[in-house]
Amino acid sequence: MVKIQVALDVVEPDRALTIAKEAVAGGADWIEAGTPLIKSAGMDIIRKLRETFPNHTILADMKTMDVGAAEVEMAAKSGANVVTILAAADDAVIRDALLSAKKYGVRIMVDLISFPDPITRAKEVEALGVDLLNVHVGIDAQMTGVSPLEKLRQLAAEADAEIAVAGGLTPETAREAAQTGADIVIVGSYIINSDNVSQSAEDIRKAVDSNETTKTDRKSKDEEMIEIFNRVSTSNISDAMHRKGAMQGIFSKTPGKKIVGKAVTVRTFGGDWAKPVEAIDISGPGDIIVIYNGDRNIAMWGGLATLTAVNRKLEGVVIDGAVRDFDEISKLDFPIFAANVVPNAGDPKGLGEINVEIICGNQTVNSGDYIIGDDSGVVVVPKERAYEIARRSEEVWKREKRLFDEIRGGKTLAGALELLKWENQK
Ligand SMILES: O=C([C@H](O)CO)[C@H](O)[C@H](O)COP(=O)(O)O
Repeated sequence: MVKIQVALDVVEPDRALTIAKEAVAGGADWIEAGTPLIKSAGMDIIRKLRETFPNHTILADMKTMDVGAAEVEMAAKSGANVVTILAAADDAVIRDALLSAKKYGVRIMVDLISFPDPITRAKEVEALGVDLLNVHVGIDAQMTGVSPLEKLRQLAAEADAEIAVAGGLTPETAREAAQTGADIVIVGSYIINSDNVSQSAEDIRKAVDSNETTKTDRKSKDEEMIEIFNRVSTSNISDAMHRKGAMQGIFSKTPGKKIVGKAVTVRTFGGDWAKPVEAIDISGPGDIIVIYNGDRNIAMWGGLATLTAVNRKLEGVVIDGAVRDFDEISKLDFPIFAANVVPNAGDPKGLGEINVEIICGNQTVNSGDYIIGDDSGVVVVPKERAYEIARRSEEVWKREKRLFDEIRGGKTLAGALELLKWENQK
């Protein structure tokens, strides 16, 4: 039977233990002390896991690069059954780690993460005596859309060792991994960032044990991004961008309406509304017109422009400038984000450009960048990094859902985050 390993990639030991109990209740077989957890809590967390789960396989995700024997010894003596060594480590490290593993009765799993030619390396480490390999796409690389499944397919056809697989697995990809030949399916985020850990572990269990064939009609990256951006908030996205991307001084003038789409940019000046309304005619569903107008006290968008935008099924408009006609606009179902509302309009002079780089709310916006607006404000996500930011913001969203749950369960925010422990000591 394929084993399910829950990867405890959290930094708070108490949370790790709670998650581990819930995941085991949902069907996880192996428990991984994740690398961030080991860095935060040291070998003590392995001791605690061993004490709490005397009969489970505990894997210490040491990701050892050097002094293999010593690191294996300390993990083994703390209660681990399996210790990970990086495939990038020198053969001497792996050989010595294997000797130590024999001495202390544990197994070595070689992690092929980021190795340029994992199949060749897998054969080399097998020849050294390794019998447990991990085809692994790390968390940061996953965010750019890399999956471990293709490499797993190749390795399963060539290796004799037991094969583990890790890299953002969900029930669908975990099932595919099991059917492709994985012996151990490692799942972190899907289980540990869930607001129902047991249920999520059970979902993985059922998927891995099922005989159903895997559906291959995957969503395009674009569809996946739009779906994620619709699910998360602008605050989650800004967190994922390390507090960058938020427009300054531009807010929803139609509260409760969220927008997600691609920018059609317009630069114009002092109330000139010719280019903005011309931009409506070259835009369509899913587009958001993003305008820099240079004057926040002369309206360059009003009721007539809004009705035209509604007719062309635009997603919304974001204006570094002013809007008017809210008596009419409030009757139309159209999201407007702007800096100001005034009654006086400018003129259609025709100055400016469409689809050039602009600055809007102090943020650079290029045509095709992703724009997300909600009641907290507007963020711009550069198109080149949009997929990665979408995936990272989903992780932020999941973590917050989990925190909400813990606070509902009686914890305080400071307690849930162990704030005192993690205050900056500098
Ligand atoms: O090993 C892991 C990663 O490098 C962080 O330590 C994860 O445990 C592994 O990737 C599984 O987690 P998900 O990819 O989030 O499923």
